[in-house]
Amino acid sequence: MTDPTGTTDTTTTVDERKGVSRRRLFGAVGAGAALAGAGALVGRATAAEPPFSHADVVAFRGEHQAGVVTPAQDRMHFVAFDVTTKSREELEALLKKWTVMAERMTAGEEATPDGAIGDGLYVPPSDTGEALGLAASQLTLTIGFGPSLFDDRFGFASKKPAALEELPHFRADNLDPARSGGDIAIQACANDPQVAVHAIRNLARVAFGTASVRWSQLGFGRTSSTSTTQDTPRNLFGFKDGTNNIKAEETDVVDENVWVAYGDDQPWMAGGTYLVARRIRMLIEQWDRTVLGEQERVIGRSKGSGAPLSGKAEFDELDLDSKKGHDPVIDVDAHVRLASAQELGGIQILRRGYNFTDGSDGFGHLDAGLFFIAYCRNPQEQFVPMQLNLSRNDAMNEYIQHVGSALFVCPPGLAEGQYWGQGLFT
Ligand SMILES: C=CC1=C(C)c2cc3[nH]c(cc4nc(cc5[nH]c(cc1n2)c(C)c5CCC(=O)O)C(CCC(=O)O)=C4C)c(C)c3C=C
Ligand SMILES: [Fe+2]
Repeated sequence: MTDPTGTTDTTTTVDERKGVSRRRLFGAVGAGAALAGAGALVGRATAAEPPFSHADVVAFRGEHQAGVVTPAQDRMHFVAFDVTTKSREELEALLKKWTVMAERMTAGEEATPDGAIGDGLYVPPSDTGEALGLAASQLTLTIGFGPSLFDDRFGFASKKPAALEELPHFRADNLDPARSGGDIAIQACANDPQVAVHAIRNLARVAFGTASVRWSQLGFGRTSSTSTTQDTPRNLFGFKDGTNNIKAEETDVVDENVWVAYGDDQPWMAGGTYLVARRIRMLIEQWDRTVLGEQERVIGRSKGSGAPLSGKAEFDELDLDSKKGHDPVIDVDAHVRLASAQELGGIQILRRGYNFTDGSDGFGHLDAGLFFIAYCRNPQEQFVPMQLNLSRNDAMNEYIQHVGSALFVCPPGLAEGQYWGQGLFT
């Protein structure tokens, strides 16, 4: 059985639904705890965030891929691959293999049955082993295909969705090609970082000779709430992020803005979505020398409560017409004004990003920021106009720099027996 978001198995444990799990092998968490935690995921009306259980499993198969409207987990490992083979058959075989492994790992199992220690002493283990004893931790694996996969290598040109055009260059973009693009992306999200890393590592491992890692990004402390069951987290500027995000429970809004409908585009991707990834460096030291009043003017919300400057409480609506004397209370170049649906003719996107800190940059500055992820039904009509407005006018631009960018089309969810990317081959 699934919860209202259609993603979370709320009634069964890994052990009940699958054979041997990593958790059963090592007996880390009781089934009672699993049920209590999973049950807490549904039907929330209170302000407090429900506890999650590491044993919680998010269903791998369903109408839509998990990891989009699934309540955002705390950790992320995102990877973009270049396909290195020229063989369509080898690519299809890899996608089939990945599907089997992904389904196993999201259920809390090893990538292959008894793969860490059971293959014998004379072959490299077929599971790398670092997730032995760890539970599913709400792991989701979400796959997407970049525009480059639809070139002349594999015969997919006629399957290319119209909206899968490379994103335009935005003002002040300083993109590193080594952190941009990619033929295939996999987003791993989990509440245990080691579970997310294990999943990507094992998928990358078996891709050897067929696809190689182009770039990857680790993230922590989700920067958006994607469900009304979640408290709003804070980003590295210290502000609540995700207050005015699309929430999974708003199914009409999700259908309107996130899922591709039949008739929108290529039939194979109905029920899918588009993923925009932007690695946005935050100039932390500069921000930290900025007075609170200016920080709040730049965002357009108060730092403590997250309330719009025109209101009192976090979830008060933005009042863009509110004035203090002759001046707008929410400044003309405030981030929330420029990104708001009111300003953009109703445009909305689902944000699902993560903080990152990748050490320092050699000049004594933190290499930190926001790995921005947005899901939308049509990136050209949603993300592009929004980012155009922000790149031209946002007061926040003084404190951020976009250094990586990628766009992927995410196919719909899988029915029993289907494999990742099947719609491309049939
Ligand atoms: C193109 C889309 C967006 C980019 C890129 C982006 C970067 C970015 N945002 C923050 C911090 C905050 N953003 C907030 C709201 C907000 N941001 C976007 C879009 C992009 N942000 C939207 C659509 C909204 C909602 C606007 C509205 O209608 O109210 C907020 C306020 C809290 C909230 O509602 O989430 C913060 C804070 C950073 C730091 C950043 C890049 C580093
Ligand atoms: Fe934002």
